Amino acid sequence: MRGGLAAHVRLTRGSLDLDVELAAEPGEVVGVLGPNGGGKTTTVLALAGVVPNAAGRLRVGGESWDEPGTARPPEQRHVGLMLADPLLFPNLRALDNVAFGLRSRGVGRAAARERALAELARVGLGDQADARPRELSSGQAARVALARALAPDPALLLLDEPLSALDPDTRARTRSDLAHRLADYDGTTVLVTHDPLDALTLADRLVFIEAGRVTQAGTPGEVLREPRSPYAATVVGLNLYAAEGDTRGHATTDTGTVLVTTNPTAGPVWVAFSPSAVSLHRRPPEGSPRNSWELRITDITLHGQSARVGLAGPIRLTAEVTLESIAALGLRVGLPVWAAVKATEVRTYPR
Ligand SMILES: Nc1ncnc2c1ncn2[C@@H]1O[C@H](COP(=O)(O)OP(=O)(O)OP(=O)(O)O)[C@@H](O)[C@H]1O
Repeated sequence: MRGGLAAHVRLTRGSLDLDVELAAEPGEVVGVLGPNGGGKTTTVLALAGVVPNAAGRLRVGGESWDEPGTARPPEQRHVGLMLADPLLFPNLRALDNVAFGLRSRGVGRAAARERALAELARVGLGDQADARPRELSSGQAARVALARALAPDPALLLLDEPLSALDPDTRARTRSDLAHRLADYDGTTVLVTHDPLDALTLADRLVFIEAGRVTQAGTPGEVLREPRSPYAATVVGLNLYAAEGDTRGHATTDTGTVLVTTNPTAGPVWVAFSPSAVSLHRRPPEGSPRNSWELRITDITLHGQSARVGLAGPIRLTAEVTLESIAALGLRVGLPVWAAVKATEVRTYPR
């Protein structure tokens, strides 16, 4: 069994000041998430050695790849790379695309062919070895790119938005192919994605990078239970606020809204509740639930049989309601409505 990943990426690029640590055991997948421009791709490029990691360190598989002053060049790092664009050589057959990396590492023609064929078979493309890239579907091309990245058995596999160019159906199927293949791979994988489903189904641990810093690191379960940044909260679909809590069940947000909870935590807290815990009303709700506000609808998006309603006012939140209630309440963008959340649905945990 080889060693895992221990990386400290510290560099400045344009206006980005990046200082990020990543760690993983061999065989693990680290999902890297964060808003645009946060530094995810730059982190991947620094791991690959394409961007200099000015003050950082990198150990992969028990070897040091980067120390301040002595960095291995990219071609001496045992890295597999897959991007949104499969970047296959259009004039080469699938087999030769996969064999290319092996050949350039000095593997003989017959051995490279054999290895490439085996890799294609592992991603379910054993019968497409002779196909040219233009003859492949987008999902097949993505799987060839994965086979090419893994054929030399790299110590570190870097996947930067590998599924983002695929349509939703192909994406779902390719995600499951990727999961199967990664389960058999004993190196470490770093997967950059914007898709919560990729993160929650493919990654063993998640790292959120925002404005060049790690804002949360943990297992998918931990992030689902206790997101620790507004971005992480949107990924797992929760309403989240930074607040100051007291022992009597009041939490005052940074913008001055008081939320009432039956699960008090004193001091700096995160306050979270699910969009499905929010009820919407055209008039002030009866029985005066303690968490209720008059808000204005900013957007409505459909998700299968339910709808997500964005609301703004003294507090911003998202409500999830059925399509029937959209019709019954006549909800539309711009309409003022009352939103209510029971105190039993509001969770607090230390910040
Ligand atoms: N070549 C460059 N020259 C100058 N600045 C750069 C360069 N590359 C990146 N940056 C800076 O780094 C920031 C982060 O870029 P990066 O691509 O790493 O972010 P990201 O988190 O991958 O974003 P996205 O989700 O949009 O891909 C950019 O917004 C820019 O400010």
